Amino acid sequence: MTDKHILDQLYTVIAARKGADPETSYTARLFAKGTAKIAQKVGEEGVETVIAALAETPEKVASESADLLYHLTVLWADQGVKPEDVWNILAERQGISGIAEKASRTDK
Ligand SMILES: N=c1c2ncn([C@@H]3O[C@H](COP(=O)(O)OP(=O)(O)OP(=O)(O)O)[C@@H](O)[C@H]3O)c2ncn1[C@@H]1O[C@H](COP(=O)(O)O)[C@@H](O)[C@H]1O
Repeated sequence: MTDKHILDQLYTVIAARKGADPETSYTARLFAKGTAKIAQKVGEEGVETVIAALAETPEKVASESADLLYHLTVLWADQGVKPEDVWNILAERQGISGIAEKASRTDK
């Protein structure tokens, strides 16, 4: 048993699929299609999650969320973003209200 978060484990599997056979790996197929296709899939799965929330069931929201997180993780690997880069940003934000953070932005 590992204590790594499942998204960290998924990232390791996804990153190892770079250059793998697109015939046998869906992830390798996405990498072969390129950034635009991967980004498009993230958008599609995001929209499907929204539709599930507005018109379907909590179970469907969970299932679409899993699709979204998988495709987002492929996009991170494509862009050279590591899960800990995202975890670190979330950790830095802990305890800071979103309203206070927005008010402190200089690029408003
Ligand atoms: N978590 C996932 C996962 N979630 C969703 N999907 C795939 O994502 C696809 C989304 O469905 P769609 O109908 O949108 O796909 P599609 O019709 O092929 O879409 P288009 O490319 O035609 O737009 C399906 O083929 C799902 O099987 C996933 N594929 C892989 N994983 C993980 O990635 C690992 C490696 O997978 P492979 O690279 O396939 O070995 C697996 O062991 C899993 O842990």
